[in-house]
Amino acid sequence: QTLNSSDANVDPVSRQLFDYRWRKQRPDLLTISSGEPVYFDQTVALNSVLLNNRYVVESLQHAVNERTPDREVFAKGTGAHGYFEVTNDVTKYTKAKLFEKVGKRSRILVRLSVSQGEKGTTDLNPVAGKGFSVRFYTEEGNFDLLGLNTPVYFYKDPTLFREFVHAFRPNPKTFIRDGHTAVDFVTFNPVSLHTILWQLSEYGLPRGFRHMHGFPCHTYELYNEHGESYFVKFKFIAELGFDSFSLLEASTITSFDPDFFIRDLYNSIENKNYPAWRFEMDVLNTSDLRKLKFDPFDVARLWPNGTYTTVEIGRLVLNQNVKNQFAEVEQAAFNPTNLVPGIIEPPDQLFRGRVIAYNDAQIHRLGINRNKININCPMYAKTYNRDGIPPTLDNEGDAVNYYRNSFNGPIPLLDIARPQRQLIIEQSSAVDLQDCWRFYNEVLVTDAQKQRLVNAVVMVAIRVKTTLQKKLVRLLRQVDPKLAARFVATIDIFKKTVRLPQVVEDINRTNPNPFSNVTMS
Ligand code: HEM
Repeated sequence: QTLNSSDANVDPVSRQLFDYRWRKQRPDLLTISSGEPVYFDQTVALNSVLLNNRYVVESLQHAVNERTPDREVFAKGTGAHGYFEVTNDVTKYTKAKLFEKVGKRSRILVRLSVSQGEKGTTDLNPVAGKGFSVRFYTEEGNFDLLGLNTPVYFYKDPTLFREFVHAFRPNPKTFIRDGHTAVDFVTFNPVSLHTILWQLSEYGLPRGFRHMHGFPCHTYELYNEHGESYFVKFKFIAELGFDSFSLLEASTITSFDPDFFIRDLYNSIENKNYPAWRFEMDVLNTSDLRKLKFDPFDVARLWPNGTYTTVEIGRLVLNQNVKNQFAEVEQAAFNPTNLVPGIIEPPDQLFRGRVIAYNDAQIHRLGINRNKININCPMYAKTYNRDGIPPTLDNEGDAVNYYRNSFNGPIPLLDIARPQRQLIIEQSSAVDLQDCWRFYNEVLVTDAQKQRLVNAVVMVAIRVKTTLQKKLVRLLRQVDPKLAARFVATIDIFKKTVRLPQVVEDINRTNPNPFSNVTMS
């Protein structure tokens, strides 16, 4: 009774309903969805003719129909509203109106998520990548950038999407996540090792979403008013700086708050500690492109230092929590093909795969009119699409419904600056493990960082049969014999000191943590 919105001991997440009650002052009249008031005696179904009770019938019908398909990947996440402000003049690179002048602000929606696992999974799984989706609502349509928490992606051939997703999902018979399939996938597809090393290192486990950087990974083409092109990789750099949880912290926090990242983001926004990111791009110009000795469109590899310049664009600030997760986050359809004039889709094969996948996935999840759901509505849209499963909004009213026509229906944009040629690139399937070596030796600097990475690899591989472990060792040896030796030494220690329970009788009641005898950073 006494708990209200000013209760200092309760965090904003836990106070949310009390804040609502405080704002509301008194209840509204309850109705069924058609608007008819609910009579007091309808709220109890006992001793009545059930089918005449529209309130009970509707409640049952609605409850059994309220689930929609989850996202195929990145199912768990949260979102927040905010703004993007241009802090540097980038009109030399792009004519996008979003960036037209310093100081210009645009509304944004950001969704931060966990790549693997179902909606109820923990935010702190050290094996799962994190998602970083940003939507800019612009006068030229929605511009969406979907990124990861690491600057590289697992593979560059879209054929691997299904195989990767399946290999990291629970076993179809046991419904248990199985290290065998994960290790098997990596040894057959060494291209994925670079990103997997990033993900299993401290860089894969940020200290909450506010401390996480975001990397859309692909190389986009920008063009300016004069039709001059540049090739860029965007990135979002957390103003709080990157920081990570140790494996031990992660497992402890998971046991009492698997939603910790969501709580942290929500509370910090309510407490007005607004999370913010610097929006930047690494730039190559067209003449650089011709001289390069690496494939700048390869999402699985980094651009070598010294080959590009970094340009600041602006600042993203999240200053408003959503009111309703289903309406504003679950129904959000971030789509990498949502682009604006001045920004052209990346020419690599992975992106082309994404062009097909997101539309299909979102039609399945949200229906053909997904862009008419409030949260997806662009600032301006005029199409010749009509009808379909709601929402249809006004269904374009009395406007003419076919193109071309003599009735002043909407006409296309003539953009003379947009490059007319289509970039065709050749991508090699050869795997170069040089980046993995660089990651282990140059990105990870201290011994503790290297050991932490190897501990995480061992935790995935510990239950895996020796034959597959040996295959993994062979792959790690190709990267760096020192990495392989550290893996072998660590897994030996784990095998001697860890006894993983197979059935409840194996659990040591006085010391249930099987890893307590090994040092885990
Ligand atoms: C062939 C390659 C890929 C395929 C087929 C694919 C497919 C998908 C699908 C089907 C979804 C769910 C969409 C929805 O239901 O709304 C999704 C979500 C997502 N993907 Fe991809 N993806 C690919 C590559 C990538 C890459 C390269 C990145 C990042 C660099 C990425 C980042 C994300 C993120 C962050 C989400 C969550 C979006 C949200 O917050 O709603 N994906 N992906």
